[in-house]
Amino acid sequence: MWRAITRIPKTLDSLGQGVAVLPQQFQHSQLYNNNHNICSKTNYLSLHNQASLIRPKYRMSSAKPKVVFVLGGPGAGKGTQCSKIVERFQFEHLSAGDLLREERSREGSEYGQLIEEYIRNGKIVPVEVTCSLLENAMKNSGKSRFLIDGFPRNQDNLDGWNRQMSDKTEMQFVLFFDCAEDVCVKRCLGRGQSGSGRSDDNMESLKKRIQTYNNDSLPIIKYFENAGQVKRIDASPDADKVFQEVERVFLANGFQ
Ligand SMILES: Nc1ncnc2c1ncn2[C@@H]1O[C@H](COP(=O)(O)OP(=O)(O)O)[C@@H](O)[C@H]1O
Ligand SMILES: Nc1ccn([C@@H]2O[C@H](COP(=O)(O)OP(=O)(O)O)[C@@H](O)[C@H]2O)c(=O)n1
Repeated sequence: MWRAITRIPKTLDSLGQGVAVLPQQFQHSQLYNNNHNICSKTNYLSLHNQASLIRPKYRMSSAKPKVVFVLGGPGAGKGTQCSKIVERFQFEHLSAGDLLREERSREGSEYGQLIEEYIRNGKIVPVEVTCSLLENAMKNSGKSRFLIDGFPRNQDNLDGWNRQMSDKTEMQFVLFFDCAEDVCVKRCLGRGQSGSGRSDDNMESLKKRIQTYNNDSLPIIKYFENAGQVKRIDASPDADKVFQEVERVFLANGFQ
């Protein structure tokens, strides 16, 4: 009789420590779900045996995933630089804005309308939605280095991350693309004119996005700056020039 209950080893539970490589069918199992990490020994042994099939990969990713937050005004060039970082260094790029737009367009999404309203008005979507999208994307990627672009963008984002993700990840630094407001506006309008299809690359939405950035995002950047975690990059030169600085920062922080 298996009366005793067996606690799943903690290491199998947390992000990047096995979960990222678990096949889909495990993802709602007791192995996966942090809230139900106790199961009968029979279940545990069965899951354990199946999990052992993927053990080599699990062992390789035993460290916590590394995270770099990428912040800056709307149109500062965060996405452009993230693509270059991905090309040069082994990072997975997760744009909070892209994930929200994807969720907005997903058939059957219960958040579609809410997300559209927030985006059009330049407001920050409640962190419960954004952080879950980020965590899922991290788990599904199987990678261990992430550029989290456009997040955390306000106090609610930061609090949510600290509640849900900070223990499971290692934040490296904040890459801050510093760009004058008029340059940001010009870039966003340019992006709109060249067919971004974004419902917020217009002057009316931009005014609100800039206001949100000044009121809600800058204090978060300031907070990280006071903690000595900000790498500030002048985002006004052309993209290749900006990347020279970005590359220097990553190399100086031990990334190859
Ligand atoms: N350094 C740069 N100089 C000029 N234009 C740029 C530069 N970086 C990005 N852009 C252009 O500005 C627009 C916004 O860039 P993007 O990377 O999408 O910004 P963000 O992700 O910060 O909103 C895009 O059309 C992009 O091609
Ligand atoms: N953490 C985030 C990031 C983006 N967003 C929403 O998505 C919009 C677009 O963000 P984005 O990062 O794709 O684009 P930029 O404003 O940086 O150009 C923001 O104006 C917000 O409405 C959010 O709610 N929360």
